[in-house]
Formats: sequence, C-alpha cells, structure tokens
Amino acid sequence: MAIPSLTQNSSSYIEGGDEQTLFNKEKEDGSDQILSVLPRERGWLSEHIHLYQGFWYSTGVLKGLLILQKHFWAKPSDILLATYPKSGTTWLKALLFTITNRTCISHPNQNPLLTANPHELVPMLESYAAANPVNPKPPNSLMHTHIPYTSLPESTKSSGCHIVYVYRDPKDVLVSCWHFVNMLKPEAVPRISLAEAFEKFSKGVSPYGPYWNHVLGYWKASIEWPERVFFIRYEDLKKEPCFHTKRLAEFLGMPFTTDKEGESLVSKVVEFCSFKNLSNLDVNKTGSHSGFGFPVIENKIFFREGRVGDSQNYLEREMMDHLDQVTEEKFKKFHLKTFSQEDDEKSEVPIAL
Ligand SMILES: Nc1ncnc2c1ncn2[C@@H]1O[C@H](COP(=O)(O)OS(=O)(=O)O)[C@@H](OP(=O)(O)O)[C@H]1O
Repeated sequence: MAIPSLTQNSSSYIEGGDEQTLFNKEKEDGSDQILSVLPRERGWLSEHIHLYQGFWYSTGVLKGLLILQKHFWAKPSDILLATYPKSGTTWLKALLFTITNRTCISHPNQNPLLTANPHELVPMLESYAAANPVNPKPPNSLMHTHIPYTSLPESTKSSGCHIVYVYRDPKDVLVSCWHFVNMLKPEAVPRISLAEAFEKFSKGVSPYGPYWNHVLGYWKASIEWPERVFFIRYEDLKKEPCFHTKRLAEFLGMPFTTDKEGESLVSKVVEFCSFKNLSNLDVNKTGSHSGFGFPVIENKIFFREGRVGDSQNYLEREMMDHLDQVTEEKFKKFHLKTFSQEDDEKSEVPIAL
C-alpha cells in the first residue's frame, strides 16, 4: 500500500501561538531536547507525531502538553472534559456549557451557543497552552483536553476538579478522524487513505493514540474516583440523552429538580444540544473560528453525520472485525462495555469492577 508523503507545510498543524514566544518557552522548558530524543513517526496531518509517556502527539500539541505539565494549576471548581478525538467532544462541550449555564435555555435569544461554536466557548488546554505559554490556564472554568489521563497535569488530579470523559466505538472514531483530517488538511498535503488511517489507528499510531489505552486510563480513574471522574459512552448518551444529562448534572453538583419543570428543562437542554439543532444553527453552518493551530477553521467541520454505526458505510468487513476484536480483548478484561450487540443490551451505566 502506497503511503502518501506529507510535506513540510503540514507541520503547521496545531502548532499554535506566537512563534517567537513559543520558541523562547521551548528553550526554557527544554522541550526541544525532549522532542529530539523521542521516537517519532509520520503524522496524519503534521509532519511528525512523537511518542511521549506512551501516547502519540503532533509537535505543537506536545509542546503545549509539556508546558501544561509544568505550569498548569487546576482549581477544585474547574470542570475538565476529556475525550479521544472524534468521540463526542463538540456535543459534550455544548451539553456541559448548557448544564452549567442553564439560564441560557430560559432566555433563548441570549444563549452564547447561538452565536459561537462550542469549541469557542470551551477552550482546548493543549492548544491554549501552546498559544499562551506564559499563562497556560484559560480564564474559563469549563475546559477541554484530548490528553490521556496518565499524562494530565498533576493538579487536575490533586485539586479534586471534576473530569468528564466520553468514549465512542473506535470504528466510528476512526472514520470520523479520517474524514476530519482530509477536510482540514492544507492543499499541499496529500489525502490519507482510509486503508492507511486504519493501519496506523490499529497500531495505536494516531494523534493521542493508542485509542484503547486512552479510554482505559479514564475508565480506571472513574472506577477508583467515581466522585471525580464521570465516564460515559457516546452510544449510551444517544440512546438515553435525558437520563444521562441528569446524571451528568448530578455529578457536577448541579442537579435538575425532579418536578415537571426540571424534567422539561432537561428535555430543552438535550434538544438544544442535539446534532440536528446545533448543526442547523447559522453559526455552525456558515461560521468559523480560530483554533487547533489554524488561523481559521470552519464550524461545520465538527458536524458531519453524528450517527452511531456510520463506519459500516466505509470500512471493509475485515477492518470492522479486527477493530471489534481488539476492543473486546482490551476492554473485556477491565469489565468495560464494548460495542457488540450483547454489550449493547446491558445496562447503559457501565458496571464498576
Ligand atoms: N450534538 C451532537 N450530537 C452527536 N454527535 C455530534 C454532535 N455534534 C457533533 N457530533 C459528531 O461528533 C463527531 C465529532 O467528534 P468531536 O466533537 O469529538 O470532534 S473533535 O475531537 O472535537 O474534533 C462527528 O461524528 P461523525 O459524524 O461520525 O464524523 C460529529 O458529527
């Protein structure tokens, strides 16, 4: 299979920030030295991805992560959404923003989500840190990261802040990632074929990968500290959005009332954050924002199909079987729900060890 060669230009992906500041910071942190000794592979979009603490990162993300590990201090009141890319980040950003600012729903014309994409309202830590190395903590208390649990800055654990993690069927994650990188790629970068994406993803050589270790890190933390780490499956949230939105609000210490008014508010929150509603807002159809190291990124790129099982329209049977088999092997021994029919019929709330 021919592997597309990525050009120099591609290294601009997720670099983020003023280059001079980044350069100075990099020298100060010694991240240049670290980068030079780490194993590296060709990236999906960036020129390289680097293996650090067991996970793969693009150069810009890794610089952001190194800054965070040294200089990020979480507060107990912070809420950190954590995801593997393409697992439901945009959806959960909208849901968490709405749950924590629920008066927006009663004043529909003033809802910030009507004029801003969820990614603008909930900043991504590693991009923010790369762009603001001197003060890498965003002013928001609701933040997001794709960083795996074991590499999170220590204060996200010691502060007792809330962490919310969503995971999704890796087959759908892979297909969603593949579409995303091909939509985002600069002109000069050749398309990555689905076969190549599958091969890299299966080996764990994907941005923030291996996917399975990413999920298991948060799963184990949620078992050990259930009051601190909330863990949910995209597919379960799709099936019972009101039930899980209520659980999420309770976890955050902001429960909805159990009367008719409370129930109606939950339905409105869920409806507002649905794929159908968000993807049809003008801001998400035609708007754009700066982020992910790109000067401008179109908001519509975050809304494609929003369905469970769309991967069967793209992956060959053997690819699907392989990913299912790896997932069964990796997840079953930790009693984590997989994506087989049998597991889907079980209770929606993952059963603790
Ligand atoms: N509201 C809502 N409900 C359900 N699904 C949604 C929603 N918003 C976005 N999506 C779908 O989520 C996929 C994008 O994943 P992420 O948001 O995690 O992407 S990113 O990591 O932030 O780039 C991507 O999935 P695919 O359609 O399978 O590609 C989006 O369409």
